Amino acid sequence: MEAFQILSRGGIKFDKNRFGKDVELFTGNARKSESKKPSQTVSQDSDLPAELDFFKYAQGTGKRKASDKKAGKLEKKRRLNSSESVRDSDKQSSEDGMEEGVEEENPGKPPQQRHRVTAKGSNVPEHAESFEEMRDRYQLSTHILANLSKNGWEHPTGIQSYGIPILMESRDLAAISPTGTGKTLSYLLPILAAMKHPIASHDGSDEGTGVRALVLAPTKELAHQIHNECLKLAQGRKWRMVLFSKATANTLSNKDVRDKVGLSSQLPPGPSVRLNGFDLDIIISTPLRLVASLQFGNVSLSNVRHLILDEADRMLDSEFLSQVQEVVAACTHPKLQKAVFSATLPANAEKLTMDLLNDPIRVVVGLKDTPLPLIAQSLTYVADDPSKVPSLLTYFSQPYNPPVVIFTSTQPRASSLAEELVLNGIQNVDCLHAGMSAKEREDTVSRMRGGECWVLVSTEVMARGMDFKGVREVINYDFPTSVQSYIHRIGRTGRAGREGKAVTFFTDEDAPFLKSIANVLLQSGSPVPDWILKLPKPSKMKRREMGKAARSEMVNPARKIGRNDALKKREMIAGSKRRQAKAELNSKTPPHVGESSS
Ligand SMILES: Nc1ncnc2c1ncn2[C@@H]1O[C@H](COP(=O)(O)OP(=O)(O)OP(=O)(O)O)[C@@H](O)[C@H]1O
Repeated sequence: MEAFQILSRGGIKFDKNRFGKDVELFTGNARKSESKKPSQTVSQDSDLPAELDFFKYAQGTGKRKASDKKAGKLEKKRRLNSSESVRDSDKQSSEDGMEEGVEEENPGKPPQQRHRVTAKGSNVPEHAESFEEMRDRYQLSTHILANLSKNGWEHPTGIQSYGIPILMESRDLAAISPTGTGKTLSYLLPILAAMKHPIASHDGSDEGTGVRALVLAPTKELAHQIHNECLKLAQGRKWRMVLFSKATANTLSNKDVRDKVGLSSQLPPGPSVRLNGFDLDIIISTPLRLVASLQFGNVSLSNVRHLILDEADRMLDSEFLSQVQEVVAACTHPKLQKAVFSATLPANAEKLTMDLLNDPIRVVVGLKDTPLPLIAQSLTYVADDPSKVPSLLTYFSQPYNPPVVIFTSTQPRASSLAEELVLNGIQNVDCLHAGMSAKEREDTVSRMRGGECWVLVSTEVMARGMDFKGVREVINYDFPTSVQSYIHRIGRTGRAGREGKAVTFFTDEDAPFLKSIANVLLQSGSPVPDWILKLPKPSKMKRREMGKAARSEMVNPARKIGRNDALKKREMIAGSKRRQAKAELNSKTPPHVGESSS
């Protein structure tokens, strides 16, 4: 266990009664209680023409006015260029891939706030304004509708309005929609709806045997979260949905256990049954775990009809590409439908995506590779690495809004920073990185969901997909390694229509890359100081070095000296105790026979 955890757990106890309101933020009840409050009327800036009101998405953010004229100009330019047609009007106008399209009217409350949506491809299915419209059009079952409502998913978000009909009409889809806009439901709902009945109750006609749908995600935590969303949507029916963990893989590799747990026992007998090892409705997995089982022949994907790559650009990067390709190659069903989802899709990933999909439709919500204006972003100069700890402590000495997520560049730095914060009296600090055991990672996630963690220090492992609804602030302690990493990191706040705040520390070494991040701020409506705008843009080559400045493993090297001394002292004390115990033991040992006692 990490040292800071021991300190942190033993220290401050979180009083859930006293901080009931804060707990609500984590548990998702906040929205319910918020909605009971009288609605606030936010006065619009009367000087600002509606078409230039860049912040209209962010209701209740009257304070974030278009103080940055450049942002206004950029928006004006975009709107002037914007064509009147929704579909086939998609022009990529810059390196960052600005999209053109129409803006849907904003029906009001989050998260149904609508953003510009463009859909490009052949015969794009009509989008649906409501879940009821989808029900009528695609005969969605009443239990799915009931579960939507039970979970507070009353109105589809932009990506759901467009993405669900496309998937329901059996088309391949590349969906690019900002963080926290409900992409998960956009693919889970059509999968369940298309499968109609759990495999356990099928009549043996067309369903085949084996796994029927597969969702791939880059981290265990995200796979777990998707599985949970799936359970919510599937509530009340016996869908066989498996989170493909190490334990599950082991279980499913054992035929006796498989039969014992009844994975195929409810299926009608006959030659078409049990051909593929096991029969499941949906598997949610990381690529590595699944590929291992594929290679051992413990799982067959030949019956998969729906294949989803979540966080597509990450899944198609060099770390995962060959594994993903292996999985795709194993999905041999002729009716296979493929869809990819992400908040970002840089050009190289887009090319791979389009090669992977068959006659795809490409849907972009908002501006490609641009966060929502709901997140107030800022850049903070901190000179050099050693100055970051004091800067962060100063930050925490001011009023702040927990929960806060802090991103560091490496696992040792995440642990070290968490420890540093605890030693400096910051309350309820936790740490999450891939070097921790599965149990420790799970515990941290559940403390975060339970409202026990106020400050979570993490690495890139937390940057994508993780949905902790109440996160109010994100701090990039170490500069992100790419524009995409920046967008996903800050996307841990400002989710499902809520507002958020993102602060990025930059040192002298990070300065050459500042312009790339500043462009993101500008494009999404956050103010950027003039001097940053005047900086040169880094070349493509140079951008590869972004965020990769050499940094020490310990965020406070001075602590290392003290720490080493403490460890040495502890070792000396332990050694002395061992020697003392040994001496005592020797003195109590009776003398050997024949030995003189005098
Ligand atoms: N129609 C809806 N109405 C209300 N809340 C919704 C709706 N759809 C999804 N949500 C909620 O919005 C939150 C964000 O959804 P989700 O995690 O799917 O976002 P995402 O777009 O996949 O984000 P990321 O890019 O970070 O992975 C979740 O808590 C989810 O339950």
